[in-house]
Amino acid sequence: MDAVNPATDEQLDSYEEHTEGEVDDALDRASDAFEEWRERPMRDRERLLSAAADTLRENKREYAETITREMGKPIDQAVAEVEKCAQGCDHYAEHASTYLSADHHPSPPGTTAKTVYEPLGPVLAVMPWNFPFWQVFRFAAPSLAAGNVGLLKHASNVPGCALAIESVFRDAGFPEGAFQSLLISSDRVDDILADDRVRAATVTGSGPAGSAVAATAGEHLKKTVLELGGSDPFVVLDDADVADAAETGAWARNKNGGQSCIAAKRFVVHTDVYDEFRRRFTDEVESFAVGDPMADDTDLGSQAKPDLLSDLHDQVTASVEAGATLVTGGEPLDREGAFYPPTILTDVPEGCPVDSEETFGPVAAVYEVADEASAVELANDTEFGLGASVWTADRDRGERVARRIDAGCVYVNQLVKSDPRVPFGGVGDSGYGRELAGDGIREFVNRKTVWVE
Ligand SMILES: O=CCCC(=O)O
Repeated sequence: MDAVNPATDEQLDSYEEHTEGEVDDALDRASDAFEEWRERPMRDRERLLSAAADTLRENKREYAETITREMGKPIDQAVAEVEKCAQGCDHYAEHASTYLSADHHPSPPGTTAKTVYEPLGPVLAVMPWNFPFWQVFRFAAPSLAAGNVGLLKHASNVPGCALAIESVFRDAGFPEGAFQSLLISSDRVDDILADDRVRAATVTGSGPAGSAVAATAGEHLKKTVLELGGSDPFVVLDDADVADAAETGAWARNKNGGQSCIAAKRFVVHTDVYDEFRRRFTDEVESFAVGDPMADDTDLGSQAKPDLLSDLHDQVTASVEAGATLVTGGEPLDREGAFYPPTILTDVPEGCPVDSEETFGPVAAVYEVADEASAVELANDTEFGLGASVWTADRDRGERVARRIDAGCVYVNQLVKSDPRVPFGGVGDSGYGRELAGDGIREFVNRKTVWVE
């Protein structure tokens, strides 16, 4: 497995894939660790999660540099990502016991009936490169707190991140085998999932990756959580604060190089504020500093891989050929590395790639709509249903519109973001199940009913 810096095309390191024997040993260690870990009092598990948060904070620059070198995001965004992982660990260190305390049910006099939450066992996490630390901690913090153990199959372009995450848990004092990274290619996931020692799986990634894992897991009757793609609408109504919407929208699309499932991708703008929004939004994205991701003042680093840049550019050119108007950007930068500028398309024809597919990079499709009803209709005109953002001066109207949008979360006057305190996940082609908050920690548990006469 080669780690290549996408900003410089330089090879960073080469890693040997784990052999079948090594994977088998890892699964044995995971099973053994689970038997011990599940018996640990919750306060021990919470204490170790706090220690993981400390380890993350103490070494945040080092981890952030590994992230930036392997996938090209700006260093300040990588530092923020590591800090968010620490917050996620802190959150479960503080709240896991409350989230998993037994629920009591009405029962006949003289009996008690309750639900207790018990861990399932080793959980396989198939994770992507776009937030190579956060996506993993979003699964690992609640799962470990619940008493499960983790096996990570990370994206093959971020092996250094995978190993660094394993070392976070080791250095924090977690028992051997509680969290392990498997350096393997995707075609070996099925066999691992079929193994009796693995009890469940979670996938963050593309639709095809999610449905392949879910099919195998289904065959072996194992629980899955899928967090897949999105084509999030960003709806600007006629009474919105347009300056704020344009500034936040520019970040909502371009943060993390635009490589986020919850990035705003389709900007649905009321005709009364369309011209002003388009002008301000264009000014905002054109002001972004694109360049060396290691530099502190960079807003947009490189895309994570050259092949993904070419896929993105194909989506843009095919959409322009179909009739979309290119307002800004639209050509890869003429320099070493995989750099693509913030790009805006208007007059987007129905069914062209930027309209109907997920764009995983800094490409915004901007639409003009006549009224609120058309805005909702267009927002819902997608197979995805991850997040959405609605902009209006009227909070009640915002909430009313939010409730008509088919998505796992809708943010009013804010960009879509995950936060350990609230559940996160999608509907439709964006997957199922929830991560984070109480819902997240209760995904990989046996909700056991205990009735005592
Ligand atoms: O890529 C999607 C999710 C990113 C996040 O949790 O902030």
